[in-house]
This record gives sequence, structure tokens and C-alpha cells, in this order.
Amino acid sequence: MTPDEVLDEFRGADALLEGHFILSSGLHSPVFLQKMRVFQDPARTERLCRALAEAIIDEFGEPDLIVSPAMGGIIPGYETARALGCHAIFVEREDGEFRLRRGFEIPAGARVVMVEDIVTTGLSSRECLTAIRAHPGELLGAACIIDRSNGRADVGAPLVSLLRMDVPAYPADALPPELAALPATKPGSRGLKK
Ligand SMILES: O=P(O)(O)OC[C@H]1O[C@H](OP(=O)(O)OP(=O)(O)O)[C@H](O)[C@@H]1O
Ligand SMILES: O=C(O)c1cc(=O)[nH]c(=O)[nH]1
Ligand SMILES: [Mg+2]
Repeated sequence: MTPDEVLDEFRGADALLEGHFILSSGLHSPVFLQKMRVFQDPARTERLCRALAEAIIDEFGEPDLIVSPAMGGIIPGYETARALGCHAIFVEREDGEFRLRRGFEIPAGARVVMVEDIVTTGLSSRECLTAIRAHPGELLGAACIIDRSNGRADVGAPLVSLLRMDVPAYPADALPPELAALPATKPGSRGLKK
């Protein structure tokens, strides 16, 4: 799947939004990728995640286990694991920190790849990788559908993506006037991060 085809999946799902958005990092952006509008369509999600599975195999080889950060990573993590023929588990926040719950385990020796939906600053991915490293298992690397840092975010592991985008994001005290003029919405599910 080409980067243009990836963007077309988001456009086709009305998931490429323009306006004034407050991201989970607290940064402001004129663009938001509402991934859940994509993931509500199993056929679209299957196409994207089959491509992500191929990219993972090319970059890291075949994993035994996919681990994703809730909530946005759960659906693409599961669907990518389905394409790879392996299991998918997720970390979720407990007292603010990502942890494995629900009896999920990473067995010793398991070859693990983290699957995230979107990378902006990379904080969610870094936190997920920290949680994974608290368990036995061999971390091969990280994968996401869209890296909107255009490769700038350092998630602390090799990161493969289907599409790199160069999308502006600004601190609240440095908004360009045309963005400041628009009312801001915060579509994500996480509280503002430090
Ligand atoms: O690279 P970052 O700056 O961390 O931003 C990207 C993260 O933000 C979104 O998650 P969010 O925390 O909004 O919650 P969600 O997964 O429940 O949608 C998205 O799913 C990524 O995990
Ligand atoms: O940085 C984010 O919070 C973020 C950006 C984006 O485009 N989509 C999303 O779900 N989260
Ligand atoms: Mg998330």
C-alpha cells in the first residue's frame, strides 16, 4: 500500500479533519486524524493492517506477539496480529501508567512488536514500550499506521510506519493567528500530558 493509498483510506472515511484541535500532548494542530472513523470499517482496517503486517515482517521479521497502547492501538493491534497469525494484547492506564492487566502476559523469549495507531510526539509509544520492557520477551521494534512527526519523534525503538506526514503542531502560547481564530476541540481520550 502506498502512502497516498493510506491517506485515501483516511479521506474515504472522513477521518482527515481540518480545523483547530488540541492533541493529547497539549499541542495545537490544524489537522486531526480521527482514526476511529477508519477503524469502524473492518474492510478498511483490514487493508491498512495487512500492509502494516507486511511492513513489520520486512523490517523486523515475524513476531510472536503484538502489544498496543489502549485505546487507539487496540483495534489496529488486533487486526495486524490477525494478518500475522499471532496474538494481540494491550496495555492500559492504571494510576496514569500503562500496564498489562486482565491476565495478559509476555512470555519469556516472545518476539514482540508494539503497534500504535498514530505517532505525534511519540510519548504514548514510549510509555507503551517502557511497559513492555518491564516484562520478559524480546522487543523487536514499533509500528504505526501514520507517523505525523514525519520521522522526527524518537520512540526509543526502531519505528516503521505506513505513512509519514509533516503536520504542524504548536504550543498553546505560539499559535499562528489563523489557528487562534478558530474554536478549539480536543477529540482524544487522554487528559493533557506534561
Ligand atoms: O505521540 P503522542 O503525542 O503520544 O500522540 C499520539 C497518541 O495520541 C492518541 O492517543 P490518546 O492518548 O489520545 O488516546 P486514545 O489512544 O485513547 O485515543 C493516539 O492514539 C496515540 O496513542
Ligand atoms: O496527537 C494526537 O493526540 C492525535 C493526533 C491525531 O491526528 N489523531 C489522534 O487520534 N491523536
Ligand atoms: Mg493512543
